[in-house]
Amino acid sequence: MENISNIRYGALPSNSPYIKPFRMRYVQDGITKDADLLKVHDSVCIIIYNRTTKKLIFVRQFRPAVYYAAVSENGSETDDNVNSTKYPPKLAITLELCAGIVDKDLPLKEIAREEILEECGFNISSDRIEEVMTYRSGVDTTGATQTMFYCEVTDDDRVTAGGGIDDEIIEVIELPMDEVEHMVKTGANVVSPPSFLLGVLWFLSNKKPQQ
Ligand SMILES: O=c1ccn([C@@H]2O[C@H](COP(=O)(O)OP(=O)(O)O[C@H]3O[C@H](CO)[C@@H](O)[C@H](O)[C@H]3O)[C@@H](O)[C@H]2O)c(=O)[nH]1
Repeated sequence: MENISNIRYGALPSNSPYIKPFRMRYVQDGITKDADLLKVHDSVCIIIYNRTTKKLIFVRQFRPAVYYAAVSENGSETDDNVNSTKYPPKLAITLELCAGIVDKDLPLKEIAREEILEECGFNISSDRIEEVMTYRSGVDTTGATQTMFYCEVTDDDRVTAGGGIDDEIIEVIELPMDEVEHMVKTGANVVSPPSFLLGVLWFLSNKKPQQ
């Protein structure tokens, strides 16, 4: 996963299947304003609790956006062929909830079910998946919707090792309660999106098993 090389930056092609940038002009209280926006896919994410191991299940993956941000904090953002000894790829290996974009005309719960199987290797029916909440995953440039789900699995539900489809490289990781609690304490610094933190806090408030 950390074997990253030959980094190059380029302009976004206009036919990107993932991102479409555009400008919205509007008048508010008589003042004309511009907003530079991105059209992106909505998404789902899933908090997964393994009842057999009593651990939460997450995914780890290399995120180019996080790598770019980590490198550019040091002022080298436009350099091609980034020095991967100076900026090790592990700076951008994130810890996230299992998640996926809504790029198919299927019920959101079914998309969640597919992601649980593809990324984490558990084959469960969608009636075992509970809808938690829907929110705006971004409010500045995208306004996209993300729907969070919750499910419980056991080791008996595992049919593959997970890891994603096509050329995805995803590591599945199980963490015990004390470790995830640590990640949402004051002063925590995690390489994770807000959905991870929200999901962990929701789990601890609503589903944390009694010792
Ligand atoms: O510019 C891009 C963007 C995406 N992909 C691929 O598209 C697929 C999308 O994967 P998917 O698992 O559906 O989504 P994620 O990239 O994992 O993103 C999810 O997880 C994020 C963090 O948990 C959330 O912020 C997102 O909204 C949510 O869709 C992957 O194969 C990506 O490699 C590309 O190849 N190029």
